[in-house]
Amino acid sequence: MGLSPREIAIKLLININENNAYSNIELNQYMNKDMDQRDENLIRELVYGVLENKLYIDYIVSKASKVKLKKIHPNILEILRIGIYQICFMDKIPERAAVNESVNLAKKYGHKGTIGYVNGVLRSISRDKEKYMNIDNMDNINYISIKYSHPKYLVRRWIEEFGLEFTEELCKENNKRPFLNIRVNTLKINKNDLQDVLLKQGIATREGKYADDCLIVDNPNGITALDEFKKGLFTIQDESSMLVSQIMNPKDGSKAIDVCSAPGGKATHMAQIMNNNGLIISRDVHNHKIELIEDNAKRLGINIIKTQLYDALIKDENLISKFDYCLLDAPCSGLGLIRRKPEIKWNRKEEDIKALAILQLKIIENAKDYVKPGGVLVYSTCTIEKEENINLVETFLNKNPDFKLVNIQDRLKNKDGLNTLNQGYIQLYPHIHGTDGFFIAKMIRRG
Ligand SMILES: C[S@@+](CC[C@H](N)C(=O)[O-])C[C@H]1O[C@@H](n2cnc3c(N)ncnc32)[C@H](O)[C@@H]1O
Repeated sequence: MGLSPREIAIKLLININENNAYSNIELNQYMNKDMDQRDENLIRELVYGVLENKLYIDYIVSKASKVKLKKIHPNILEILRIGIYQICFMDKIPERAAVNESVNLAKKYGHKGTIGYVNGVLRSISRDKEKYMNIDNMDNINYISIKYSHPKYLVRRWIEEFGLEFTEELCKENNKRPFLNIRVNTLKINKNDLQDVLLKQGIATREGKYADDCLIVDNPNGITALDEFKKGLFTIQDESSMLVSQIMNPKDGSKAIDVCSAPGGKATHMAQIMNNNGLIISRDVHNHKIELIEDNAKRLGINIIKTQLYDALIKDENLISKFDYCLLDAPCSGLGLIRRKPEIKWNRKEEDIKALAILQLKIIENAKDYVKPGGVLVYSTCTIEKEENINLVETFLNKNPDFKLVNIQDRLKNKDGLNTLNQGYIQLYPHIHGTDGFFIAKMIRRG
């Protein structure tokens, strides 16, 4: 007999929490087209629910358990976590069933002592949920950290940077599940026609708020299995990420380079905007990811992308001043993507931010030299950390007076919540813009 949905959820959680695996990759590996939709939904709900609320759940465990959190065996801890998630955060599952299912799992994955232990902890919580869920006497940082399950260092940084109310709203939003966004491949179909085609397949979509090529999908089940996806009529991309190429706006027939390109979301969008005419050099340092760019370009019917395995930390003297456009979509802390990949909260460390900013500065110092006089340099990240974003751009501009930020007002029809467009950059936040957290700056090299 195959594994039950709860067992699968536990296996996935152990791999994500113990081995730093990525939630979306792990989930996709376990899901197959024969799986019952309700089982798939339950697995997703349990995995994402536990990752989103892990700190709060562990706080509840520590109140109810005599055994210290660190001493609980990983299998048993995950059994408790999914049990508590069902009891305290879901209303679809009867509490008694949640306890019994967890005890059954403890029978399979624990020993006699742990069966009684799991039963005892979960029954106590179920009897007095309010008591166990109450967050006792805490200062703002600790309270927000537990209530919205974000590491303390992030809450502290964000309160210092953005204030208390902003931080609480941001953390709350980070625990909500975002809608899937797709990008219309305008080389093959227009937006309205794609909406009609998808609706015939039972998939309703609506337009994005900011990105011209964005559609928001309410119920994306099975969308990548559709022929329309295989034929390249659309691709999966967040609206914020689509704004990068929209803001860059590369001209038909021009020459562009994307120095950190895999899996090619923005490079293929650039190609779309260029009408598949010109040249885009797409580079990445990881060999296995180069293939992803090639697969995406092929599926989308794009043939102006030339991939190259290349480390952006090494300056390529052969490419100096060769390009009209250069994109640096930098490796970053990814803290704008917590809604999609909640494990980022647990895998990212505060010291990473500084280290990444050093790396980003090194890469932009190389990338800038590939831009022709009069050409465009776009810098983007999927984080909300100033150190990796506007502060980094300002440091770069101070060292490189031949570059300046350019007004990007004309690149977005909807300017809601975007008051830095005339200064040449935008910073998006999930709770304000409804997109991933993202930063985009557009600079030109003086002619
Ligand atoms: C934010 S992702 C790029 C996403 C891509 N632009 C897209 O839209 O699909 C950053 C990429 O940088 C690559 N990378 C990291 N360090 C690099 C380096 N030193 N040189 C080149 N690529 C690098 C990573 O492999 C990753 O694919």
